[in-house]
Amino acid sequence: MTEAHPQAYVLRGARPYGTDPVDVVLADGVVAALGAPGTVTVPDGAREIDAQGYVLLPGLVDLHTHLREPGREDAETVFSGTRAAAAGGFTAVHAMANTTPTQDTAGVVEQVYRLGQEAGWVDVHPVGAVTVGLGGEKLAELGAMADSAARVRVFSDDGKCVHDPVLMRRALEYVKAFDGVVAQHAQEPRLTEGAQMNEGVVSAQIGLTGWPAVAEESIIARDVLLAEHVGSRLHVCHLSTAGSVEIVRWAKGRGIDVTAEVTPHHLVLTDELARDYDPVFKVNPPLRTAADVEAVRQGLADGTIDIVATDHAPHPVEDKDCEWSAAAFGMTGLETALSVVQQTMVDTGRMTWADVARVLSENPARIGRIDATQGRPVALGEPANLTLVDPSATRTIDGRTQVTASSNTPFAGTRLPGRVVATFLRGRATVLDGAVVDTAAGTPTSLEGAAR
Ligand SMILES: NC(=O)N[C@@H](CC(=O)O)C(=O)O
Ligand SMILES: [Zn+2]
Ligand SMILES: [Zn+2]
Repeated sequence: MTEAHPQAYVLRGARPYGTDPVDVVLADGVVAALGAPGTVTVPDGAREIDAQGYVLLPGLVDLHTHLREPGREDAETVFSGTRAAAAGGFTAVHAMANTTPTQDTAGVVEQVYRLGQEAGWVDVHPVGAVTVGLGGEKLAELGAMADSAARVRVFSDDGKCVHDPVLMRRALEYVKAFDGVVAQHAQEPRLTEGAQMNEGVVSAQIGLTGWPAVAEESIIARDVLLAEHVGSRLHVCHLSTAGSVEIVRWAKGRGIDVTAEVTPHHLVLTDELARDYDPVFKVNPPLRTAADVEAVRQGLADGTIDIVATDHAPHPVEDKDCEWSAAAFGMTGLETALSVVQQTMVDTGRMTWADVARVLSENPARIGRIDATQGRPVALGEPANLTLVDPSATRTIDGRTQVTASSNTPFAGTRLPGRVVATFLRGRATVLDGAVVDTAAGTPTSLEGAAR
């Protein structure tokens, strides 16, 4: 997207990574000046933003978002989902492949890529499916997707596990040619048939079929060994158990090229929440125990877990507001992720804001191989992909007033710390004063069919 006369901004007194206050000038899409308060040269007509007390971070990057278009535009569209992403402080998202049709060809990934560009809220990087139709039987056109205009580097059958070890091996071998990565949804299908929630004390007490930790851990163990065997890059989606953290820690110690993600919800919510049978808490992998929550926090703090990824999984009311066993798996997350990370990791003293930049921006950008433009340092001359956060604000979450088209947030009615005040995509404000800037989209004609 090009703008003839992009607005320049000066952020007064912003604290990069939570450090000492500086003035930051954004002009021509880059950080044009940065220095002690009152010392920078401000271009004529620059808009002043009082950023005192606010933390300035590189724009957040999500490696795991479900945008639902094509196919389930009743849950979310590329437009609504990326607008929600901007509201949450993101400047780039990776759009998962479990759409209808599946993102398993160059044509479909290019369609999603273009819808992202037209919407203009964040950079959209489509994830390519590993197997045709997520069927788990035949490799998709990985090379064609990599060579397409969408330049796909992340491949995943997310929602389904690539269960066949031979196919997984071939996929790992194939993506090496273009420095791609296979992102595995680690769920042993036979061990999770009919599973509704975590297998444990709570599932036994309330009578729901359990999803045992070993169903996740056995796939991760197999896949790190496969990645070692073929010398390829593996990424573990939404790791959720203490045992999974241990396996990844072991694999990294052995030099295996594996990265892992945890979701915000697995950093704070437990299977105790299933006791009321409210399907808003039904998710894949399931919410685990308090001991697992502690283990994933520890793993994130010590670098075993590389990133926080939202697994934003919007669903329409009719798919969630039903009895537990009939409800869809998944919860929204783009607009609460940063707040949950602040609450669980920063406000508890386990991580600094520089660490937050690492797990929510720098590392996901590197894993997705978009680090030439995203997840960059907050520094002179760098692309102005930035997020300004008020860490002292608190807000009560309300699913009905969120920007996403769906309302299945597990944090409805709870108070969370932190608020995204502004988001900048290449120097253009997509969020200002805590609200999305609706001129962010491209020309009106480019919004055809996207404003649902
Ligand atoms: N996380 C979920 O519970 N659901 C995701 C699929 C997935 O991430 O496995 C979805 O697409 O709805
Ligand atoms: Zn998944
Ligand atoms: Zn997912």
